[in-house]
Amino acid sequence: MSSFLTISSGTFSNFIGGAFVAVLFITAAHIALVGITRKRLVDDKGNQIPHGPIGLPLVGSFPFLTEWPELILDRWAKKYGSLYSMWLGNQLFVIISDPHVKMYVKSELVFAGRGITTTPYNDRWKKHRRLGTMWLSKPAVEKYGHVLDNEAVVFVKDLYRQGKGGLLPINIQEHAARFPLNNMLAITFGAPPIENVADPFVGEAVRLAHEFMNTTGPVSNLIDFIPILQKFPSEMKSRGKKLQSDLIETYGKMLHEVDGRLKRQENVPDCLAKNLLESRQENDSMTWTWLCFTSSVVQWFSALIPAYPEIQARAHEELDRVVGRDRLPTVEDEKNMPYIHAIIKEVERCYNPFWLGTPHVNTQDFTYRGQFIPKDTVVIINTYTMHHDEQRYPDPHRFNPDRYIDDSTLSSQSANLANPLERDHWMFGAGRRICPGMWLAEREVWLAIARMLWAFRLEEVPGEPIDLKSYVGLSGRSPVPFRLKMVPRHENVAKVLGV
Ligand code: HEM
Repeated sequence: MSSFLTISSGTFSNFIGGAFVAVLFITAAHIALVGITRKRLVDDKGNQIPHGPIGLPLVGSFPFLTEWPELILDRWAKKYGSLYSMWLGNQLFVIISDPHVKMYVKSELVFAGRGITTTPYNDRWKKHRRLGTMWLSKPAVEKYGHVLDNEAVVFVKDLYRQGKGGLLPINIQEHAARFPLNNMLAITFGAPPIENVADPFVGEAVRLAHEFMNTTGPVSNLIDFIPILQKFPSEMKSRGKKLQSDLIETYGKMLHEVDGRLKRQENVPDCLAKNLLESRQENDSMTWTWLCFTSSVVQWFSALIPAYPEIQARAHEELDRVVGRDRLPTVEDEKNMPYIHAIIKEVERCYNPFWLGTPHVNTQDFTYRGQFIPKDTVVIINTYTMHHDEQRYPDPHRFNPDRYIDDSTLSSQSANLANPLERDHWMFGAGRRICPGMWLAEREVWLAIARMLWAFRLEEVPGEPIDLKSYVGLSGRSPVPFRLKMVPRHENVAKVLGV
């Protein structure tokens, strides 16, 4: 055997000795650091913070979370339990993986703060949330239902045209991005739709949304957690600045245009921007960065469904029975189509685009079942573990829409159930900062998926297997780009779509 692979007993004991000293040093440094820079870790009654991985000095557990963070957090949940802590730099995190979500929802006020991204829980946030809710609530969504309906028709029509009626493979990504983008432009700015998927604005909107998620995700950015690093130039800092100026350049400009038109007393369609400007609010409502999630759900559905011809066949049977072949399905049909409703819920459970939710921060000390969560702890709900809980979802890694067949609730209704443990899933988050766009998102997802299924059989392109494991995005996830064939199901498709 070659010598460099051999460790003699002397070398080995030196190695062990060195490692021991190193461990001692690291532990001492770590304890000192906790002592000097970190907060109180025990409450007045002696309750301690939840156990968890110790991590490395200075950086804590950050280096372990740079790839597949949901799998690492899941492993730790199995090791440390469903409420555990970890440090990223000098920031304490608590990870909730069910059933403690109950405390999170019940004590929601305490956990309503936002840590790293977006607006903290304060009066300004409350005003924005109220205004946002006016535009995103169920009744509001009903009012502009025709916009969503129309965009979902355009979406399916374009898929038909681009796929040349099933002859050519399609990359669905831009299509899936354009329809929620058009909805957002109409609702937020009263702007006309972008007609061509190849319009550079579509690509730029997707890039901005991804960049926002990649730079602000809970485990994206080490310098968030090591204050000293914030004093030096860094790639992340420059990315953050560029993102901010790009967002202002793209959407700020649109807001400016609405402002100009209002000042010139031109007719501006009723929209969120108009309301914000008229009520003299600054616009940091980030409706635009969320659009990519609707698109992600549609992309995950399209990526996985070709692998399940028997599930598609059942969905097609339901469509033929309930809707027939002479019209497209509408939102009113959803209640009569439990199987497609269940497929969507199961896609959302298995492929939640947002496994780690958005970090919350507790605004005061809180002790739960003998575990202390000091003020300013970042709290994350670990939906990967929650969505793969054997007890709630037997055989959790299997894609099985039947597990939802008797659940007729919309996810936005399910999110409001008195007992959070009865919820279908946690894709829209939990508590006071739960996604206010869920009514809108659900309707978009339903229209897109039900209509795709009505019009096409989705098939893999021979020789191009679709990768369902990898993904792009650090915080918001979409499948890696893929192509698929969308074969029209019957002769009426072209006629009904008018293509
Ligand atoms: C399938 C699509 C969507 C998913 C999976 C999704 C998911 C989420 C999640 C997990 C959160 C964090 C909730 C929490 O902190 O507990 C959130 C917040 C938010 N979402 Fe959505 N969302 C989607 C679509 C939308 C849409 C279409 C809009 C608006 C047009 C929207 C607007 C927002 C806003 C403004 C927040 C921040 C709320 C706050 O900070 O208080 N979302 N979303």
